[in-house]
Amino acid sequence: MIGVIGAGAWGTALAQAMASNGEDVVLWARDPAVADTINDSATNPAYLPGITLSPSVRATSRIGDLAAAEAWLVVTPAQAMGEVLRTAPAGDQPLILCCKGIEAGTRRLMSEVAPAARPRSPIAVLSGPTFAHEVAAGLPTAVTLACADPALGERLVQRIARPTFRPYLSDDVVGAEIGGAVKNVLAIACGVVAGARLGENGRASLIARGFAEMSRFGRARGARESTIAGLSGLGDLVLTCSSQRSRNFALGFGIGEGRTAAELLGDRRTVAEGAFTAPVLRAAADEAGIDMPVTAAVCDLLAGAQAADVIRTLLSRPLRAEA
Ligand SMILES: NC(=O)c1ccc[n+]([C@@H]2O[C@H](COP(=O)([O-])OP(=O)(O)OC[C@H]3O[C@@H](n4cnc5c(N)ncnc54)[C@H](O)[C@@H]3O)[C@@H](O)[C@H]2O)c1
Ligand SMILES: O=P(O)(O)OC[C@H](O)CO
Repeated sequence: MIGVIGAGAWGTALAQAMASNGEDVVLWARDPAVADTINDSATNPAYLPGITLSPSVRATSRIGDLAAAEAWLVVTPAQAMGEVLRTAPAGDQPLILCCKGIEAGTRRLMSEVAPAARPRSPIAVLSGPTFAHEVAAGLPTAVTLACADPALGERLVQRIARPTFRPYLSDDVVGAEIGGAVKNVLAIACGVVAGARLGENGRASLIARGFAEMSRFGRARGARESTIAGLSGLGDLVLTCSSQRSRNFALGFGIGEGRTAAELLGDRRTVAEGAFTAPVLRAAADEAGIDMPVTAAVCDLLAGAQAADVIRTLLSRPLRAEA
C-alpha cells in the first residue's frame, strides 16, 4: 500500500496514477469533508474536478492511517510540509517529496525540511512536467526521481512507475528540487508577458533567460547542469511557462492584464507556489551574489509594482554577453 499526504490536485492525481494498476492507496486529506467526498463519490471536485478515482483509492483525514503504508508521497504545499510531517505517525517509511518550493524563513529545500521533521525516513524527490489533471487522466509524462541512495532510488522507481508515468532515476536531489522551485517563479514572469500581450518572442526570450537564472542558482547550490537541463528543470520550465493551466502562469497572466497580485492571490483556493518561493529565492540569490533579474522582477510585481514599470526596468538593463 502506498500513502499520499495531501489531497489537493497533485496528491489526488498521484493517488489515482498509483491506483491505476489496482494498487491500494491511502490518501490523507487535511479537511474531513474532502476525505468524505472522495470516499462517497470517488471524485475530488474541489481540487481535481472531472476525474473519477479508482476504487482502490481510500481517503482519510486521520493521519495515523498512513502508518500501514510502505512509502509516502508527500504532496502538501511546500510551506506546510514540515508541520504536516511532524504530526505524522512514527515510522521509517521512505518519503517521496513531491512539493515544489523553498521554505520561507529558513530558506530550506524540502529535502532539508523533511529529515529535520522525520529523521528516520530516507527521502527521494519527484519532480517534472506534470499537470495534475493530465496525469490523473492517464496521459503520458516522464519525471525525475532523485535519491541519494541508488538502491532505494531504483526500488522506488520500480514501485511508482506506471505505463504512462515514467520516472527517470537521478542521484541529484538538490538539482531536482531547484528546477521545480525556480520554474514556478519564472512561470509567473511568463504569464505576465502573455497577459500584457508582449508576444511569443518575448515569452521565449524570458524562458531562455530564466533558464540561465535557474542554472546559475543551481550551480551555486551544487546542482548538476544535466539535472537542470532535464525533466525537473527545463522540462517543467517549458510546460509551466507555456500554459494557462499552470496556476503560476495564470497568476502572472492576471498581473500582466493589470490586476494586483494581492487581489489575485486573495481569490485563490489552490496554491501558486511561485508567490511564496520568489522572495525566498531572491533573498538567497542576493546573499550569494547570484544575478537573478527575472526573479527580482517577479518579487517587485508580487509586492505591488506596476507591470509596465517592471517590464521597462527589465528591458533597460545594460546589454551584456549571453553566457
Ligand atoms: N497541481 C499540479 O499539477 C502539481 C504538479 C506537480 C507538483 N505540484 C506541487 O505539489 C504541491 C501541492 O500542490 P497541489 O496542486 O496539490 O495544491 P492544491 O492547491 O491543489 O491543494 C493543496 C492541498 O494542500 C492542503 N493544504 C493547504 N494548506 C495546508 C496546510 N497548512 N497543511 C496541510 N495541508 C494544507 C489543501 O487543503 C489541499 O488539499 C505544490 O508544491 C505544487 O507545486 C503540483
Ligand atoms: O500549476 P502550477 O504552476 O503549480 O504547475 C503545476 C506543475 O508543477 C507542473 O509540472
